[in-house]
Amino acid sequence: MLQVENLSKSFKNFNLDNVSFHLEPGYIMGFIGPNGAGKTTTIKLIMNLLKKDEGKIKIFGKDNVQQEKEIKDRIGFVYDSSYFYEDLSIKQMKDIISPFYSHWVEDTFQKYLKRFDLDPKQKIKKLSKGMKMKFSLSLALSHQAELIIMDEPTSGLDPVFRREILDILYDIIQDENKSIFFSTHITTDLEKIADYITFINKGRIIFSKSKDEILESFKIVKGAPHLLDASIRKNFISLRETKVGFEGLTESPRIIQNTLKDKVIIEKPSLEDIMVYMVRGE
Ligand SMILES: Nc1ncnc2c1ncn2[C@@H]1O[C@H](COP(=O)(O)OP(=O)(O)OP(=O)(O)O)[C@@H](O)[C@H]1O
Repeated sequence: MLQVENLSKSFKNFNLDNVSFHLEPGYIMGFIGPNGAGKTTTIKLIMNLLKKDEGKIKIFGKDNVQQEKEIKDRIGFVYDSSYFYEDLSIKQMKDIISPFYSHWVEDTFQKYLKRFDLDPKQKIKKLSKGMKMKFSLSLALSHQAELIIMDEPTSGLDPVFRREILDILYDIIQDENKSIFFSTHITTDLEKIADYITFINKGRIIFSKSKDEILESFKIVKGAPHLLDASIRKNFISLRETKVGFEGLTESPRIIQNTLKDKVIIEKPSLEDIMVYMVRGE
């Protein structure tokens, strides 16, 4: 579906450095990382909205630059900022966008407008942030796209609507030939629906793995401060220490447990724990 290989892009103060990952049909991949990590830059490069310095991007097995038009016909794209003409109504904007797609399904679009409670006569400038996102999603989901790519689609949305979007995304990938790639800061959304997580920090991929593998391989260890000698310390990715105890993320829980036995508590981390500790560890 999507294959990114050794992708690099340099700005004055930022380098996207040798980014590689891939997404198979039928899966949802979440793209996470702190502010300024390079998520939007990567998505813009995938969508050929930015020119790469080096690397290869293949979508449906085709080159994303040379076969851009054909590829984009099959992608549903949701971008984090509005790219609509603000003075037009929802219907007028849709009338401009829909002819670009060879598989536009008007019934599906109308169904989403109803489901999202959007009035086709409403001017775009009068839509709230959440309503604009709903309109964007309606467009992205109405042309039988095989790959949905979204940059922070759930940011600024209330929990009820966020859950509705997650349900819609989950329905979409029941068709095993479709995939979804989206960036987000809301890691709990990913815990609910993502199959794979790609984590980027400072322009480099830290990991791109299945969610289950990630949640299995990392552990949070808690214990009293005096337990932390140099040989134990080196097993942690990063540590939070106070006078009364420590808490740290490790990929080697067995080594720690074999040494410290029941003097420590070992817990499953959340994706947010993993992200925060890994960024601190860097
Ligand atoms: N056109 C540009 N020219 C120069 N620098 C840029 C440009 N676009 C992005 N950058 C820089 O690249 C870095 C990565 O930005 P990017 O928007 O990809 O991060 P992000 O992971 O999407 O962040 P956020 O989570 O805050 O949206 C930032 O330091 C940003 O200032």
